[in-house]
Amino acid sequence: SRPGLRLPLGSMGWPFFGETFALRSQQQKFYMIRQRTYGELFKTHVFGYPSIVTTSPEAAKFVLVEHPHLFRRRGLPFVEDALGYRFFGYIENHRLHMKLRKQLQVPLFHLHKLIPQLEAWAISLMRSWEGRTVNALQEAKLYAFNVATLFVLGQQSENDRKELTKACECIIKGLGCWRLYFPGTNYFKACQGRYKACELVDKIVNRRRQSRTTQHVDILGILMDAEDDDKIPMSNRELRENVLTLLFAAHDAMGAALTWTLKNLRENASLLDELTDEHDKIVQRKQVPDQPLTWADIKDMLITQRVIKETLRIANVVDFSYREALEDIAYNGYLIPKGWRVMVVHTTFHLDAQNYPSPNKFDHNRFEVAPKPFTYTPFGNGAHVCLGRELAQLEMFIFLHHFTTKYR
Ligand code: HEM
Repeated sequence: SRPGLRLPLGSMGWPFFGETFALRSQQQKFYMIRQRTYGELFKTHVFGYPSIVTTSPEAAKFVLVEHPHLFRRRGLPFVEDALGYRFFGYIENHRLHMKLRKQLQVPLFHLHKLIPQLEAWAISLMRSWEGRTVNALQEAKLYAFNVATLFVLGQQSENDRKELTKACECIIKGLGCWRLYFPGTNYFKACQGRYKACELVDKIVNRRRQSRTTQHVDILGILMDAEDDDKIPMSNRELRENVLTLLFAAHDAMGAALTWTLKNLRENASLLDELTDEHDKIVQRKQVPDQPLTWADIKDMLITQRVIKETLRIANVVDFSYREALEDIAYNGYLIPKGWRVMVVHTTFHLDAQNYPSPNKFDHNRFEVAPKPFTYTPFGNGAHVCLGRELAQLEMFIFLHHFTTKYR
Protein backbone atom coordinates (compact mmCIF):
# COMPACT_ATOMS: atom_id res chain seq x y z
CA SER A 1 0.00 0.00 0.00
CA ARG A 2 3.06 2.34 0.21
CA PRO A 3 4.66 3.19 -3.18
CA GLY A 4 8.40 2.54 -3.35
CA LEU A 5 8.35 0.13 -0.44
CA ARG A 6 8.47 -3.63 -0.68
CA LEU A 7 7.86 -6.44 1.75
CA PRO A 8 11.04 -8.14 2.94
CA LEU A 9 11.84 -11.51 1.34
CA GLY A 10 10.91 -14.69 3.15
CA SER A 11 8.49 -17.60 3.17
CA MET A 12 5.03 -17.67 4.75
CA GLY A 13 5.31 -21.47 5.14
CA TRP A 14 2.33 -23.82 5.32
CA PRO A 15 -1.27 -22.58 5.23
CA PHE A 16 -2.50 -21.82 8.78
CA PHE A 17 0.61 -23.16 10.60
CA GLY A 18 3.06 -21.01 8.66
CA GLU A 19 6.62 -21.64 9.87
CA THR A 20 5.79 -22.10 13.56
CA PHE A 21 6.99 -25.72 13.68
CA ALA A 22 10.25 -24.79 11.93
CA LEU A 23 10.85 -22.01 14.47
CA ARG A 24 10.13 -24.31 17.39
CA SER A 25 12.36 -27.11 16.15
CA GLN A 26 15.26 -25.05 14.74
CA GLN A 27 15.24 -22.31 17.41
CA GLN A 28 18.35 -20.09 16.98
CA LYS A 29 19.15 -21.68 13.61
CA PHE A 30 15.76 -20.52 12.31
CA TYR A 31 16.87 -16.90 12.51
CA MET A 32 20.48 -17.50 11.44
CA ILE A 33 19.60 -19.46 8.28
CA ARG A 34 16.99 -16.94 7.15
CA GLN A 35 19.20 -13.98 8.00
CA ARG A 36 21.87 -15.45 5.70
CA THR A 37 19.33 -16.15 2.96
CA TYR A 38 17.14 -13.03 3.05
CA GLY A 39 19.11 -10.31 4.90
CA GLU A 40 18.56 -8.30 8.07
CA LEU A 41 14.74 -8.36 7.72
CA PHE A 42 12.58 -11.26 6.56
CA LYS A 43 8.91 -12.08 6.48
CA THR A 44 7.36 -15.23 7.85
CA HIS A 45 4.13 -16.52 9.41
CA VAL A 46 4.49 -17.75 13.00
CA PHE A 47 2.24 -18.13 16.06
CA GLY A 48 -0.81 -17.46 13.87
CA TYR A 49 0.30 -14.09 12.46
CA PRO A 50 2.13 -12.74 9.43
CA SER A 51 5.34 -11.38 10.91
CA ILE A 52 8.46 -9.41 10.08
CA VAL A 53 11.61 -10.64 11.78
CA THR A 54 14.49 -8.22 12.37
CA THR A 55 17.96 -9.59 13.03
CA SER A 56 20.34 -6.59 13.12
CA PRO A 57 21.20 -4.20 15.98
CA GLU A 58 20.24 -1.27 13.69
CA ALA A 59 16.72 -2.62 13.12
CA ALA A 60 16.37 -3.41 16.85
CA LYS A 61 17.34 0.18 17.66
CA PHE A 62 14.78 1.48 15.11
CA VAL A 63 11.90 -0.55 16.60
CA LEU A 64 12.69 -0.61 20.31
CA VAL A 65 14.46 2.67 20.96
CA GLU A 66 13.72 5.20 18.20
CA HIS A 67 10.09 4.44 17.31
CA PRO A 68 8.44 2.62 20.25
CA HIS A 69 5.21 4.60 19.72
CA LEU A 70 4.75 2.95 16.28
CA PHE A 71 4.78 -0.54 17.76
CA ARG A 72 2.63 -2.03 20.48
CA ARG A 73 4.29 -4.60 22.73
CA ARG A 74 2.40 -7.91 22.60
CA GLY A 75 2.69 -11.23 24.40
CA LEU A 76 2.82 -14.38 22.30
CA PRO A 77 -0.82 -15.28 21.54
CA PHE A 78 -0.82 -18.34 23.82
CA VAL A 79 0.70 -16.29 26.67
CA GLU A 80 -1.95 -13.56 26.30
CA ASP A 81 -4.66 -16.26 26.18
CA ALA A 82 -3.45 -17.85 29.40
CA LEU A 83 -2.42 -14.82 31.44
CA GLY A 84 -4.55 -12.05 29.94
CA TYR A 85 -3.91 -9.09 27.65
CA ARG A 86 -4.37 -6.29 30.20
CA PHE A 87 -0.72 -6.33 31.31
CA PHE A 88 0.64 -2.77 31.60
CA GLY A 89 3.44 -3.61 29.15
CA TYR A 90 0.85 -4.17 26.39
CA ILE A 91 -0.78 -0.72 26.75
CA GLU A 92 -1.02 0.81 23.27
CA ASN A 93 -0.78 4.41 24.53
CA HIS A 94 2.99 4.93 24.72
CA ARG A 95 2.74 7.94 27.08
CA LEU A 96 0.48 6.09 29.54
CA HIS A 97 2.78 3.08 29.49
CA MET A 98 5.80 5.23 30.25
CA LYS A 99 3.95 7.01 33.08
CA LEU A 100 3.09 3.68 34.72
CA ARG A 101 6.60 2.34 34.20
CA LYS A 102 8.04 5.34 36.01
CA GLN A 103 5.80 4.64 39.00
CA LEU A 104 6.69 0.93 38.94
CA GLN A 105 10.37 1.73 39.20
CA VAL A 106 9.98 2.92 42.83
CA PRO A 107 10.43 -0.60 44.39
CA LEU A 108 13.74 -0.86 42.55
CA PHE A 109 15.15 1.86 44.82
CA HIS A 110 14.47 -0.44 47.79
CA LEU A 111 16.07 -3.60 46.37
CA HIS A 112 18.74 -3.70 49.11
CA LYS A 113 15.95 -4.42 51.62
CA LEU A 114 15.29 -7.74 49.85
CA ILE A 115 18.86 -9.04 50.34
CA PRO A 116 18.33 -10.83 53.72
CA GLN A 117 15.21 -12.64 52.48
CA LEU A 118 16.85 -13.65 49.19
CA GLU A 119 19.87 -14.97 51.10
CA ALA A 120 17.64 -16.96 53.45
CA TRP A 121 15.82 -18.58 50.49
CA ALA A 122 19.05 -19.39 48.63
CA ILE A 123 20.59 -20.99 51.74
CA SER A 124 17.54 -23.03 52.65
CA LEU A 125 17.15 -24.20 49.03
CA MET A 126 20.75 -25.43 48.92
CA ARG A 127 20.36 -27.14 52.31
CA SER A 128 17.38 -29.02 50.91
CA TRP A 129 19.64 -30.46 48.16
CA GLU A 130 21.86 -32.31 50.62
CA GLY A 131 22.07 -36.00 49.78
CA ARG A 132 19.74 -35.91 46.79
CA THR A 133 19.85 -35.33 43.05
CA VAL A 134 17.85 -32.30 42.01
CA ASN A 135 16.56 -30.86 38.77
CA ALA A 136 18.46 -27.57 38.42
CA LEU A 137 15.77 -25.83 36.35
CA GLN A 138 12.99 -26.71 38.80
CA GLU A 139 15.05 -25.56 41.79
CA ALA A 140 16.10 -22.34 40.06
CA LYS A 141 12.48 -21.62 39.15
CA LEU A 142 11.36 -22.23 42.72
CA TYR A 143 13.87 -19.70 44.03
CA ALA A 144 12.97 -17.23 41.26
CA PHE A 145 9.25 -17.62 41.93
CA ASN A 146 9.67 -16.90 45.64
CA VAL A 147 11.64 -13.76 44.82
CA ALA A 148 9.08 -12.73 42.20
CA THR A 149 6.18 -13.01 44.66
CA LEU A 150 8.09 -10.94 47.21
CA PHE A 151 8.83 -8.22 44.65
CA VAL A 152 5.35 -8.17 43.14
CA LEU A 153 3.10 -8.97 46.11
CA GLY A 154 5.24 -8.19 49.17
CA GLN A 155 5.58 -10.59 52.12
CA GLN A 156 2.99 -13.39 51.91
CA SER A 157 2.43 -16.42 54.10
CA GLU A 158 4.36 -19.53 53.09
CA ASN A 159 1.09 -21.30 52.41
CA ASP A 160 -0.20 -18.62 50.01
CA ARG A 161 3.15 -18.59 48.24
CA LYS A 162 3.14 -22.36 47.83
CA GLU A 163 -0.43 -22.40 46.53
CA LEU A 164 0.31 -19.58 44.08
CA THR A 165 3.45 -21.39 42.89
CA LYS A 166 1.45 -24.58 42.30
CA ALA A 167 -1.31 -22.76 40.45
CA CYS A 168 1.15 -20.85 38.24
CA GLU A 169 3.08 -24.03 37.45
CA CYS A 170 -0.16 -25.53 36.10
CA ILE A 171 -0.79 -22.43 33.96
CA ILE A 172 2.74 -22.53 32.56
CA LYS A 173 2.57 -26.26 31.74
CA GLY A 174 -0.53 -25.51 29.69
CA LEU A 175 1.06 -22.69 27.66
CA GLY A 176 0.80 -23.40 23.96
CA CYS A 177 -0.89 -26.81 24.36
CA TRP A 178 -4.01 -27.89 22.46
CA ARG A 179 -7.27 -26.52 23.90
CA LEU A 180 -8.71 -29.86 25.03
CA TYR A 181 -10.89 -29.08 28.01
CA PHE A 182 -11.42 -32.36 29.84
CA PRO A 183 -9.92 -33.71 33.09
CA GLY A 184 -6.31 -34.87 32.83
CA THR A 185 -5.25 -32.63 29.94
CA ASN A 186 -2.66 -29.90 30.49
CA TYR A 187 -5.15 -27.34 29.18
CA PHE A 188 -7.73 -28.40 31.77
CA LYS A 189 -5.12 -28.19 34.55
CA ALA A 190 -4.01 -24.78 33.27
CA CYS A 191 -7.61 -23.47 33.42
CA GLN A 192 -7.98 -24.78 36.96
CA GLY A 193 -4.60 -23.28 37.86
CA ARG A 194 -5.66 -19.92 36.47
CA TYR A 195 -8.90 -20.00 38.45
CA LYS A 196 -6.99 -20.77 41.66
CA ALA A 197 -4.30 -18.15 40.99
CA CYS A 198 -6.95 -15.47 40.31
CA GLU A 199 -8.70 -16.40 43.57
CA LEU A 200 -5.44 -16.01 45.50
CA VAL A 201 -4.59 -12.66 43.91
CA ASP A 202 -8.15 -11.41 44.61
CA LYS A 203 -7.75 -12.48 48.25
CA ILE A 204 -4.52 -10.47 48.56
CA VAL A 205 -6.04 -7.43 46.81
CA ASN A 206 -9.17 -7.50 49.00
CA ARG A 207 -7.08 -7.85 52.15
CA ARG A 208 -5.14 -4.76 51.15
CA ARG A 209 -8.25 -2.78 50.29
CA GLN A 210 -9.61 -3.48 53.77
CA SER A 211 -6.42 -2.37 55.52
CA ARG A 212 -5.50 0.70 53.51
CA THR A 213 -3.56 2.13 56.43
CA THR A 214 -0.14 0.77 55.43
CA GLN A 215 1.78 1.99 52.43
CA HIS A 216 2.99 -0.94 50.32
CA VAL A 217 6.22 -0.37 48.42
CA ASP A 218 5.74 -3.28 46.05
CA ILE A 219 4.43 -3.65 42.53
CA LEU A 220 0.87 -4.56 43.56
CA GLY A 221 0.63 -1.51 45.84
CA ILE A 222 1.65 0.76 42.97
CA LEU A 223 -0.73 -0.89 40.51
CA MET A 224 -3.59 -0.49 43.00
CA ASP A 225 -2.86 3.25 43.35
CA ALA A 226 -2.36 3.82 39.60
CA GLU A 227 -5.00 5.67 37.55
CA ASP A 228 -5.48 6.11 33.81
CA ASP A 229 -5.97 9.50 32.09
CA ASP A 230 -9.64 9.58 33.25
CA LYS A 231 -8.57 8.96 36.87
CA ILE A 232 -9.97 5.42 36.77
CA PRO A 233 -8.03 2.88 38.87
CA MET A 234 -7.35 -0.67 37.72
CA SER A 235 -10.17 -3.18 38.01
CA ASN A 236 -9.66 -6.47 39.85
CA ARG A 237 -9.34 -8.19 36.49
CA GLU A 238 -6.60 -5.81 35.35
CA LEU A 239 -4.77 -6.28 38.66
CA ARG A 240 -4.97 -10.07 38.35
CA GLU A 241 -3.70 -10.13 34.78
CA ASN A 242 -0.85 -7.78 35.66
CA VAL A 243 0.19 -9.87 38.65
CA LEU A 244 0.08 -13.16 36.72
CA THR A 245 2.01 -11.80 33.73
CA LEU A 246 4.57 -10.18 36.02
CA LEU A 247 5.09 -13.38 38.00
CA PHE A 248 5.57 -15.22 34.73
CA ALA A 249 8.02 -12.60 33.34
CA ALA A 250 9.91 -12.53 36.61
CA HIS A 251 10.48 -16.23 37.14
CA ASP A 252 10.52 -17.96 33.77
CA ALA A 253 13.53 -16.17 32.24
CA MET A 254 15.19 -16.04 35.64
CA GLY A 255 14.95 -19.82 36.17
CA ALA A 256 16.46 -20.45 32.74
CA ALA A 257 19.25 -17.89 33.29
CA LEU A 258 20.29 -19.45 36.61
CA THR A 259 20.23 -22.94 35.14
CA TRP A 260 22.49 -21.89 32.25
CA THR A 261 24.90 -20.30 34.73
CA LEU A 262 25.07 -23.53 36.75
CA LYS A 263 25.61 -25.53 33.55
CA ASN A 264 28.52 -23.30 32.52
CA LEU A 265 30.10 -23.61 35.97
CA ARG A 266 29.65 -27.39 35.92
CA GLU A 267 31.44 -27.61 32.57
CA ASN A 268 34.25 -25.21 33.37
CA ALA A 269 36.21 -26.00 36.54
CA SER A 270 38.60 -23.05 36.24
CA LEU A 271 35.66 -20.67 35.91
CA LEU A 272 34.11 -22.14 39.06
CA ASP A 273 37.46 -21.72 40.89
CA GLU A 274 37.76 -18.11 39.77
CA LEU A 275 34.23 -17.35 40.89
CA THR A 276 34.66 -19.18 44.22
CA ASP A 277 37.80 -17.17 44.85
CA GLU A 278 35.92 -13.91 44.40
CA HIS A 279 33.19 -14.97 46.82
CA ASP A 280 35.60 -16.48 49.38
CA LYS A 281 37.29 -13.08 49.58
CA ILE A 282 33.96 -11.44 50.38
CA VAL A 283 33.33 -13.99 53.14
CA GLN A 284 36.84 -13.49 54.57
CA ARG A 285 36.32 -9.72 54.72
CA LYS A 286 33.37 -10.15 57.11
CA GLN A 287 34.08 -9.43 60.76
CA VAL A 288 31.52 -11.96 61.98
CA PRO A 289 30.95 -15.33 60.25
CA ASP A 290 27.71 -15.53 58.23
CA GLN A 291 27.25 -11.76 58.33
CA PRO A 292 24.65 -10.81 55.67
CA LEU A 293 25.72 -9.47 52.30
CA THR A 294 25.62 -5.72 51.79
CA TRP A 295 24.98 -3.64 48.70
CA ALA A 296 28.73 -2.81 48.67
CA ASP A 297 29.55 -6.57 48.57
CA ILE A 298 27.23 -6.99 45.62
CA LYS A 299 28.86 -4.10 43.73
CA ASP A 300 32.23 -5.77 44.35
CA MET A 301 31.31 -9.01 42.53
CA LEU A 302 32.97 -7.99 39.27
CA ILE A 303 33.86 -11.47 37.96
CA THR A 304 30.36 -12.70 38.80
CA GLN A 305 28.96 -9.74 36.88
CA ARG A 306 30.91 -10.77 33.78
CA VAL A 307 29.92 -14.42 34.14
CA ILE A 308 26.25 -13.43 34.30
CA LYS A 309 26.63 -11.14 31.28
CA GLU A 310 28.33 -13.83 29.22
CA THR A 311 25.75 -16.44 30.24
CA LEU A 312 22.91 -14.18 29.13
CA ARG A 313 24.68 -13.43 25.84
CA ILE A 314 25.13 -17.09 24.96
CA ALA A 315 21.92 -18.51 26.44
CA ASN A 316 19.50 -15.91 25.01
CA VAL A 317 16.77 -16.92 27.43
CA VAL A 318 14.48 -14.26 25.93
CA ASP A 319 15.45 -14.53 22.28
CA PHE A 320 13.17 -11.84 20.84
CA SER A 321 10.96 -8.86 21.65
CA TYR A 322 7.44 -9.16 20.23
CA ARG A 323 5.53 -6.20 18.78
CA GLU A 324 2.52 -5.31 16.62
CA ALA A 325 2.94 -2.59 13.95
CA LEU A 326 0.35 0.12 14.68
CA GLU A 327 0.58 1.61 11.16
CA ASP A 328 2.36 0.96 7.85
CA ILE A 329 6.01 1.62 8.68
CA ALA A 330 8.94 2.21 6.33
CA TYR A 331 12.36 0.85 7.28
CA ASN A 332 15.35 0.92 4.89
CA GLY A 333 13.07 0.70 1.80
CA TYR A 334 11.02 -2.15 3.32
CA LEU A 335 7.40 -2.08 4.38
CA ILE A 336 6.34 -3.30 7.81
CA PRO A 337 2.57 -3.54 7.26
CA LYS A 338 0.06 -2.33 9.86
CA GLY A 339 -1.27 -5.19 12.01
CA TRP A 340 1.67 -7.52 11.30
CA ARG A 341 3.68 -8.81 14.20
CA VAL A 342 7.32 -7.83 14.52
CA MET A 343 9.91 -10.08 16.13
CA VAL A 344 13.04 -8.20 17.13
CA VAL A 345 15.55 -11.02 17.52
CA HIS A 346 18.46 -10.44 19.92
CA THR A 347 20.16 -13.83 19.40
CA THR A 348 21.52 -13.02 15.93
CA PHE A 349 23.71 -10.13 17.04
CA HIS A 350 24.62 -11.79 20.37
CA LEU A 351 26.06 -14.69 18.37
CA ASP A 352 27.58 -12.66 15.53
CA ALA A 353 31.38 -13.08 15.28
CA GLN A 354 31.71 -9.43 14.22
CA ASN A 355 30.41 -8.34 17.60
CA TYR A 356 31.78 -11.21 19.70
CA PRO A 357 34.78 -13.14 18.27
CA SER A 358 34.32 -16.95 18.64
CA PRO A 359 30.72 -16.26 19.62
CA ASN A 360 29.89 -19.78 20.82
CA LYS A 361 32.84 -19.90 23.20
CA PHE A 362 32.11 -18.95 26.82
CA ASP A 363 34.55 -16.17 27.65
CA HIS A 364 33.41 -13.88 30.44
CA ASN A 365 36.58 -11.78 30.13
CA ARG A 366 35.30 -10.34 26.84
CA PHE A 367 33.14 -8.09 29.04
CA GLU A 368 36.24 -6.36 30.44
CA VAL A 369 35.62 -4.13 27.43
CA ALA A 370 32.13 -2.71 26.81
CA PRO A 371 30.35 -4.31 23.83
CA LYS A 372 29.59 -2.27 20.68
CA PRO A 373 26.52 -0.06 21.13
CA PHE A 374 23.16 -1.85 20.67
CA THR A 375 24.77 -5.31 20.32
CA TYR A 376 24.05 -6.50 23.86
CA THR A 377 20.36 -6.62 24.76
CA PRO A 378 19.48 -9.71 26.87
CA PHE A 379 17.07 -7.49 28.82
CA GLY A 380 15.65 -5.83 25.70
CA ASN A 381 16.08 -2.12 25.03
CA GLY A 382 14.18 1.17 24.91
CA ALA A 383 10.70 1.78 26.26
CA HIS A 384 10.09 -1.83 27.32
CA VAL A 385 13.55 -2.72 28.57
CA CYS A 386 13.24 -5.29 31.37
CA LEU A 387 11.81 -3.64 34.46
CA GLY A 388 13.29 -6.34 36.68
CA ARG A 389 16.85 -6.43 35.36
CA GLU A 390 18.40 -5.08 38.57
CA LEU A 391 16.40 -7.58 40.60
CA ALA A 392 17.31 -10.42 38.24
CA GLN A 393 21.00 -9.67 38.64
CA LEU A 394 20.71 -9.31 42.42
CA GLU A 395 19.01 -12.73 42.59
CA MET A 396 21.83 -14.27 40.59
CA PHE A 397 24.60 -12.60 42.62
CA ILE A 398 23.12 -13.87 45.88
CA PHE A 399 22.44 -17.33 44.53
CA LEU A 400 25.98 -17.68 43.15
CA HIS A 401 27.53 -16.33 46.36
CA HIS A 402 25.96 -19.09 48.44
CA PHE A 403 26.42 -21.69 45.73
CA THR A 404 30.19 -21.09 45.57
CA THR A 405 30.82 -20.61 49.28
CA LYS A 406 28.40 -23.02 50.97
CA TYR A 407 27.17 -25.73 48.62
CA ARG A 408 29.47 -28.76 48.41
C1 HEM B 1 17.47 -13.08 33.68
C2 HEM B 1 16.22 -12.76 33.84
C3 HEM B 1 15.43 -11.90 32.90
C4 HEM B 1 15.59 -11.70 31.56
C5 HEM B 1 16.63 -12.29 30.64
C6 HEM B 1 14.55 -10.76 31.16
C7 HEM B 1 14.40 -10.30 29.88
C8 HEM B 1 13.46 -9.36 29.50
C9 HEM B 1 13.34 -8.79 28.18
C10 HEM B 1 14.21 -9.17 26.97
C11 HEM B 1 12.34 -7.90 28.21
C12 HEM B 1 11.88 -7.00 27.06
C13 HEM B 1 10.74 -7.63 26.32
C14 HEM B 1 10.33 -6.81 25.12
O1 HEM B 1 11.07 -5.95 24.65
O2 HEM B 1 9.25 -7.10 24.62
C15 HEM B 1 11.78 -7.91 29.53
C16 HEM B 1 10.71 -7.15 29.94
C17 HEM B 1 10.20 -7.16 31.20
N1 HEM B 1 10.71 -7.83 32.29
FE1 HEM B 1 12.31 -9.06 32.30
N2 HEM B 1 13.80 -10.43 32.25
C18 HEM B 1 14.30 -11.09 33.35
C19 HEM B 1 13.86 -11.03 34.64
C20 HEM B 1 12.82 -10.23 35.07
C21 HEM B 1 12.42 -10.09 36.44
C22 HEM B 1 13.07 -10.77 37.64
C23 HEM B 1 11.36 -9.25 36.46
C24 HEM B 1 10.65 -8.82 37.70
C25 HEM B 1 9.56 -8.16 37.79
C26 HEM B 1 11.09 -8.85 35.08
C27 HEM B 1 10.08 -8.01 34.67
C28 HEM B 1 9.92 -7.55 33.38
C29 HEM B 1 8.84 -6.67 32.97
C30 HEM B 1 7.74 -6.12 33.86
C31 HEM B 1 9.01 -6.42 31.61
C32 HEM B 1 8.11 -5.58 30.71
C33 HEM B 1 8.49 -4.13 30.73
C34 HEM B 1 7.60 -3.31 29.83
O3 HEM B 1 6.91 -3.83 28.95
O4 HEM B 1 7.61 -2.08 30.01
N3 HEM B 1 12.00 -9.47 34.27
N4 HEM B 1 12.49 -8.78 30.32
